[in-house]
Amino acid sequence: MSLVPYEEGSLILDDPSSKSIVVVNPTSGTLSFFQQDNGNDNDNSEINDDMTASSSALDFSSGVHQFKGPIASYICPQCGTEINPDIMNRRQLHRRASSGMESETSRLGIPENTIPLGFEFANSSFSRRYFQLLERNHRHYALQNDTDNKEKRFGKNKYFIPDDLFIPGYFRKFFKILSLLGYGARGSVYKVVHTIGNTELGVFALKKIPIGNDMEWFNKCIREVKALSSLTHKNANLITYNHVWLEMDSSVGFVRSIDGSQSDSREEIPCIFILQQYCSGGNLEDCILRNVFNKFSDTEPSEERKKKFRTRKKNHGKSEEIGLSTDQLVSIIRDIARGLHELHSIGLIHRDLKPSNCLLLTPFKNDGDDNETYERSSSPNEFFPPIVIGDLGESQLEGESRLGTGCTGTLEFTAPELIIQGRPISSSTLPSRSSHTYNEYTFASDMYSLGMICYFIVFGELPFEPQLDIIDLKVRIKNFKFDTESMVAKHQAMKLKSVDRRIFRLMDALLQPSSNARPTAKTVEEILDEMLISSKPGKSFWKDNIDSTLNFSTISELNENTNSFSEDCIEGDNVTLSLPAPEGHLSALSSPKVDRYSAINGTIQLCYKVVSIILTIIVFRFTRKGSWLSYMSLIILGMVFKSPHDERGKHARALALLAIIAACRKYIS
Ligand SMILES: Nc1ncnc2c1ncn2[C@@H]1O[C@H](COP(=O)(O)OP(=O)(O)OP(=O)(O)O)[C@@H](O)[C@H]1O
Repeated sequence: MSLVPYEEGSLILDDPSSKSIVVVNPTSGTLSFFQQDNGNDNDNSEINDDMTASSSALDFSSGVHQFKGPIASYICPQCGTEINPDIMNRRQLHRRASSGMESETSRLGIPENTIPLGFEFANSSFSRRYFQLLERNHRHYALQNDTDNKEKRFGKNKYFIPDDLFIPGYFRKFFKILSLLGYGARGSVYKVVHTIGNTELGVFALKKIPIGNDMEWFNKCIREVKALSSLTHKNANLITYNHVWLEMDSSVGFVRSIDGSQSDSREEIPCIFILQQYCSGGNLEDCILRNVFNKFSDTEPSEERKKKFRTRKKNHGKSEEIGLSTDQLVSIIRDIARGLHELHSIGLIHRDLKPSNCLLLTPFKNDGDDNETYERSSSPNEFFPPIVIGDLGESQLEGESRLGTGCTGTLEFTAPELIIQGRPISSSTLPSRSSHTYNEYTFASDMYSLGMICYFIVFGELPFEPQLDIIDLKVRIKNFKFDTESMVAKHQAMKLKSVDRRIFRLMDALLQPSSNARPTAKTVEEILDEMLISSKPGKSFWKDNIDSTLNFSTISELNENTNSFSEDCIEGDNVTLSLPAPEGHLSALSSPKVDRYSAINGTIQLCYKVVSIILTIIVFRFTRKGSWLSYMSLIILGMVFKSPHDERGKHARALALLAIIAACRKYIS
C-alpha cells in the first residue's frame, strides 16, 4: 500500500493487493474507500500500478466509484500509518462527546464511520515515517496543483526564495489552529490539529516564522530545522520534529521587503512552518513562576488568578510551603541533562538553554491546585512531568564560530566567559573576527545555562535584579559567584520546601566561572540516575544515602579525550564530588579537587593583580608625566582588575609589553 498525491488537493492510499484505494479529499472533507470488483480484475490490472492516477483511470466495473464501507486495520508499508477504523472511531466519538464538540462529520453530512487515524498518530513512530513520505511527495503535489495561482499571487522574482519551494495552501488545507501557544523572538507557535478532510491525524505545535525577503534571516531560521532533523529521536528529552515547509502567509511583526524597507503590514510574505511535537504542559518558566511560586503574570487570565486566590484562601491557616521538592528538582535537572547529553554527543551546542525552552510533556499540577489535570501514580511531592528541550534555533556545531551563526543567546543564562563587553545584541555589534577577543560557545557554556536553570527552579527567580540594564547585567554575570553556604541560607530564609544540599553542590559545580571545572551533561545525568536508583521508595531517600560519593568528571576531562577545548585544562581533572545527605554538616560537603583548583586559581589571579600594579609603576618611572604610555598603562591596569579570570592574564601581558616599551624608550633616548 502506498500514500500518493492525487488530483485537486487529494491523497490516495492505494493497496494493490486488495485492489482497494482510499481517496482523501480535503476540499470536500471526505474520505472514501473503493474496491475493485473481482470480476473485472483483468480489465483494470494496470490501474493499481499508476501511482498518480487521474480519476478517469480509477474506472471500476460500474464506471462509478463504489463506497464499500470502512476497511479493516492495516499498516501502510511506506509511511507506517495504521488505519483501524473501529478503534479510532470509538476514541474520536468519545472525545467529541466528552468535550461537547460538534461532530465534524455530522456537520459535513458524512457518515461517522469514515476513517479517523487517531490522536496517537502525533506521537507514534508512524507519524515520522508519514511525514518523511509527505515531504517527498510535497514538491510534486505543490507543483502540480498551484502553478497558476502561484504566479498570480506572488509575482515573479519578488522574493529570493524560488517559487517551487513553496507549498501553497498546505497550512490552511491541512491544519486547524486550536490556540496560540506563545510568541518567541522569531515567530509564533500555535497548537494545531493536523487533518485530512474530517480525519484528525494528531495535535502538534506549529512554529510559524516570517522570513520576508531576508536571506540572512532565512539562513538563521533554517538552522533550527537542520538541527532538529539531525536528531536521532532516540532521546525522550529532545523535542520531536515532524515536518517543515515554506508557504506564503500573513506576517506578524518585523519583515523586510524587496527594496530593503521595513514593514509590519499583514500582507502575505514567505513564512517557514515547523511542525513539532506538542507539549501540553507548556514551558518550564511559566510553570515554575505560576504553578510553583504562585507569581501572577500580567497576561494571566483572570479566571486563573481567581482560582489560585480561592486555593490560597482554602489553604489559609495551613503552613503552606512553596517551591519544589528534591525529587522534583532531580527529575527536571536529569531530564534536561539527558537532552543535553544527546545534543552534545552529536556535536551540537544548544546555546539558548533557558526555562522557556524546556517544555513539559504533560501539565504540572501543584499540591494546591484543585482540579485534576493528570493521573499521578506517586505522591505529589515526587512527581514532575517529563521535560523535553526545544527551540534549537540558536544551536551551532561545536567548533563553529559564534560570529558565523549571527545568533545570540539569552543574556541571563549565558556563561560569563561568553559575555562581550558593550552591547552585543546584534551580529553587527559583535567583535570582528580578526580581533578575536571573545570566547566561542562550548558544551561547557550549555552546562552553565543548566546551572542557571537549576537556580531558577530552586528559588523561582534569578540572581540578577530584573530591572538591570544590559551593561550592568553583563557586569553582574561576569562577577557572579555561587556560594553554597549563603545559597542554603537564602533558601531557608525564603521558607521553601526543604531541599537536599547536594542540589546546591551540583549548582555550584555547574555555575563555576571556569568552564573547565563544570561537569559534563553525561556526568550530571549519571549522578542523578545514581541518586535515584539508590533511593528507597516511600522514604525520603535523600536522608538514606549518607555515604554516597559520586564520580564527578568535568568538562576538562572531555577536553583531554576529544581535544575540543583549548584553554585552561586543569591537571588531574577527574573531580570527585562528595554529596552527603541533608542532615550532614554543611562543612562536610567537599569537592577536594575543585577546592584545590579554586585556591590555585585565586592565587594566580592575585599574582596578576600585584604584578600589574608593579608594571604600571615601572611604566610611570620610565616615562614622562602625561605620556600616552602612562595613560595606556592606567587603562590596562583598570582592565586587569575589572576583567574576568580568564582574560586577566592577557591584560597583564599587555602591561608587561608597555613596561618593556617604556624601558627601551628611556634607555635608547
Ligand atoms: N512544542 C511546543 N509545545 C507546546 N508549547 C510550545 C512548543 N514550542 C513552543 N511552545 C510555546 O511557545 C512559546 C514560544 O516558543 P519559541 O520557541 O518560539 O520562543 P521562546 O523560546 O519562548 O523565545 P525565544 O525565541 O526568545 O527563545 C514557548 O515559550 C512555549 O510556551
